Amino acid sequence: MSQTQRGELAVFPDAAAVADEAARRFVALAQAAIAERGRFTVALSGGSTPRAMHERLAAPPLSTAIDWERVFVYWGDERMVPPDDADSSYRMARDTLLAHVPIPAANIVPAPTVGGTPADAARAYAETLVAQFGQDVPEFDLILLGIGPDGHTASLFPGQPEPSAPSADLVVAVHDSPKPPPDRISFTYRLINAAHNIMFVVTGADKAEALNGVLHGPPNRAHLPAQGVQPTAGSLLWLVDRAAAQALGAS
Ligand SMILES: O=C1O[C@H](COP(=O)(O)O)[C@@H](O)[C@H](O)[C@H]1O
Repeated sequence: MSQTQRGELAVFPDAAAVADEAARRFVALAQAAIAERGRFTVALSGGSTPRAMHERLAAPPLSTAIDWERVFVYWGDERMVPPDDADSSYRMARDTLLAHVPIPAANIVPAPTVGGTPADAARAYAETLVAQFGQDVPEFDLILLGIGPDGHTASLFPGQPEPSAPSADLVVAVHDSPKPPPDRISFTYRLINAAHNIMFVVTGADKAEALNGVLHGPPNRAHLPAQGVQPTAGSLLWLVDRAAAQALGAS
């Protein structure tokens, strides 16, 4: 484990070892939050990287180490597609994790992606979060994030307009995403950075250059949006495999 200017970094031999560690930490954070606050609130990420962690959480011994009745699941970003669409992050999490554990349906809170615009969905999801957390800026116990080869995180992409400061926006509409599908919603930095724990899970050589830029490059979050993740008071941890770490310190 080493400290970088943008959080703690742990490098593992391969993607399987990263998934093992991410799942182990998920369980530990869930147990601690439930012991301290009676519930565990987590925002999942999309894409393909989280699948392996989900699969570990979905099976014993980890699946039985969590009191799922007290777990509340949200998404840090979502694509504006129906929940059964192959691009839905909700669907991926349902199929790989949520359908296999005894979590009450009411504790699963996907973004409303059907029947409105991305702006409608962003507004409605933000209102739901504020109401359910009872906080103006909800403080998640854990927000899971990935990065793309372009340095995007959640659905905050390079060159996309940020919500205008000092906007109260917690969730934003995203149009023309460079990665399909084009319409999405995303947590903002304001919401992400309020979390108690933020955990990036990054694997694969295609992420190596972006990872190095995010961790060691000059500050430029318009160019590398993952740099904007800087928790106000919480912890920030990067779990990465050797392939993704291969360019660290190279420039
Ligand atoms: O589009 C997205 O991409 C990133 C990275 O996805 P991956 O497939 O490379 O793991 C993901 O973190 C984000 O939630 C997702 O919407």
